[in-house]
Amino acid sequence: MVVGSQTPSVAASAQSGNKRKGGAANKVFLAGPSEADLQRNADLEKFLVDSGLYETEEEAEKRQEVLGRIDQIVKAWVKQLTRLRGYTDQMVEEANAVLFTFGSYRLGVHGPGADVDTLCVGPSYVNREEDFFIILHDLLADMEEVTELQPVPDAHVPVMKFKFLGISIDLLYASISLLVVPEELDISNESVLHQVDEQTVRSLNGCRVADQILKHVPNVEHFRTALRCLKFWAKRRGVYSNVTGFLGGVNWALLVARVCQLYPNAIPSMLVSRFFRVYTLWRWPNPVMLCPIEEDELGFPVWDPRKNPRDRLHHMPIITPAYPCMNSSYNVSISTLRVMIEQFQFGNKTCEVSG
Ligand SMILES: Nc1ncnc2c1ncn2[C@@H]1O[C@H](COP(=O)(O)OP(=O)(O)OP(=O)(O)O)[C@@H](O)[C@H]1O
Ligand SMILES: [Mg+2]
Repeated sequence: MVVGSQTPSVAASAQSGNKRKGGAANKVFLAGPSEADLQRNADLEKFLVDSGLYETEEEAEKRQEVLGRIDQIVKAWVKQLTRLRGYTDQMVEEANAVLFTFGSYRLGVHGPGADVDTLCVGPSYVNREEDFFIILHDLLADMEEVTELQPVPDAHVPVMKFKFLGISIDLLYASISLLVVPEELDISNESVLHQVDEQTVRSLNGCRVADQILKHVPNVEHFRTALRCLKFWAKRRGVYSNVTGFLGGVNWALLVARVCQLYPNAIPSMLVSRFFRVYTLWRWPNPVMLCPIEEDELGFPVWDPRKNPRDRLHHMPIITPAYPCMNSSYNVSISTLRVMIEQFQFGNKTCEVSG
């Protein structure tokens, strides 16, 4: 397909997403479940459990315990740095770091053995380059609970990967422009983005996006079950992977969340079949969005094919719902899109046949 031929439709649909609701892709269906739907849903839920997609209570407790330990470690690390930098005793007393989770764990759709994506938010005087990637790194390296420690400072989103008591952790760091980080910090508030660089915005946005997804779906439990099912399906069909040009966890979450918005009273089995119908009919590159794209005086670049020629090259735009809104699926190519459409059609046929 000629790239230029996509421009008007992407631009027009981005605009229509901003300015008005309407058209088949935005129509909301209010129907609830029939008796047959309820039965299919019970079968679906049993199938997901039988397929081993849920972790045991023991494993869930272990993750909680590990997160509690990491929280203590980052708090002690910030306190120690505050003392070393010669701040007052009161500052040392108040010094704080806060740990947030995001990704599949935060969304409540992680399976046994999944990694936990975490973000540490620290004060303005604790930086990523040295304090996080050298001092905290060395502290972790000395702990016997920590194995496979692997810093990746040059990534698009810098991350420290490790296992803590066998649980895989991806730890990001964001230094915000406050001297003291309150324990109850509201990460959804745009004020956290004041005076931070783009790497920090990206680091903060995993959490901000997860929060927004959960806020934008009409029924979180139904969303979770449908998403678990569709992630399992995507893995089985070989279309689950960001790096190979297909879709990863956050992309599938956004696609499912949009279907939840279009069918607010549907239960998970209905959401799965509607998912295939909606995306079999979707006219890419029309973007999938949970909310309008907002501009802001902070001035970070947002996805806008009318302004940014690069955004016009995106074949399957799936837009993140937190400012600054970006396309989460820039890796998708014409050929991987074609494969996914075939899979959506296959899923749609299967659901139609089984009623
Ligand atoms: N392309 C992307 N655009 C925006 N955010 C992304 C992108 N890739 C990853 N992220 C952020 O990082 C988080 C963790 O990514 P990850 O690949 O671990 O997905 P996940 O949703 O946790 O699914 P999984 O069950 O595969 O771990 C995502 O939920 C998202 O917030
Ligand atoms: Mg993850």
